[in-house]
Amino acid sequence: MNFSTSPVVSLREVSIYQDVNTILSNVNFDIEKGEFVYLVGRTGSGKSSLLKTLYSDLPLLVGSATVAEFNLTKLPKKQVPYLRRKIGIIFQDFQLLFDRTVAENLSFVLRATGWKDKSKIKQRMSEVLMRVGLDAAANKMPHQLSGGEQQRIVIARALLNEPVILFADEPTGNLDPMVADGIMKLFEEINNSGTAILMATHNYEIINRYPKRVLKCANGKVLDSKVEQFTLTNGY
Ligand SMILES: Nc1ncnc2c1ncn2[C@@H]1O[C@H](COP(=O)(O)OP(=O)(O)OP(=O)(O)O)[C@@H](O)[C@H]1O
Repeated sequence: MNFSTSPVVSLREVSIYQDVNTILSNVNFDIEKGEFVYLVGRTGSGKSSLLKTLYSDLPLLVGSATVAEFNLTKLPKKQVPYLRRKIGIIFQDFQLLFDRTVAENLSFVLRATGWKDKSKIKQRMSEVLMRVGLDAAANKMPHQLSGGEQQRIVIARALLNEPVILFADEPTGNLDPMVADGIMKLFEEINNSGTAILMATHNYEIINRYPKRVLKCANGKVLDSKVEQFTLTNGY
């Protein structure tokens, strides 16, 4: 159990680049343990680039940032897998291995992150599948599941190592409204049990139904609803 009260994410004077282009600059915010925060902004405004920086897929070149107590400034490449064990990442396009069963998809991640004991692996897989309401799906192939069920498996996979925060990039993007709502309810349950969530979304219906703090990428900056008021009308 982590009793630390330091923020799960903390950014100071961060700039984010793609190639030589500055995408966002002067980014400052913290996300506390157990917070649920949306990340919004027009297409191309920098949401994915910001998330990629936080899970160390893009290097942090300017400013300082910590995620799950890892200092991202000059984080050595060999430290990245250790950071990834403390966080969960959920993409829009599920990125499941389609030639393997659900159980194999999950055990692949556990083995890759250092789990060796077969009975512990089995137990952890069954715990996370139960958590997402798909305990009967272990032996199914991903293509035998609906889109919403596949997304639940991706969420189960992200939960395997008990992350302190989930980074989710448009997790409801390809799902119909009812299914998306079920995914949001699952996120709320996960969040209520103490995992922080930063979720990029274009879905304003969801934001209205489940209101939370919002970070908004606009004009190369990140606005924070905790600090200043801004509108979310008509998309952005
Ligand atoms: N791999 C890359 N190489 C160069 N430029 C990139 C790369 N990925 C993104 N960009 C550029 O960075 C800017 C921000 O893109 P990003 O994907 O972060 O936006 P976004 O807000 O997530 O958009 P969307 O809502 O469409 O996912 C865009 O101008 C994009 O063209």
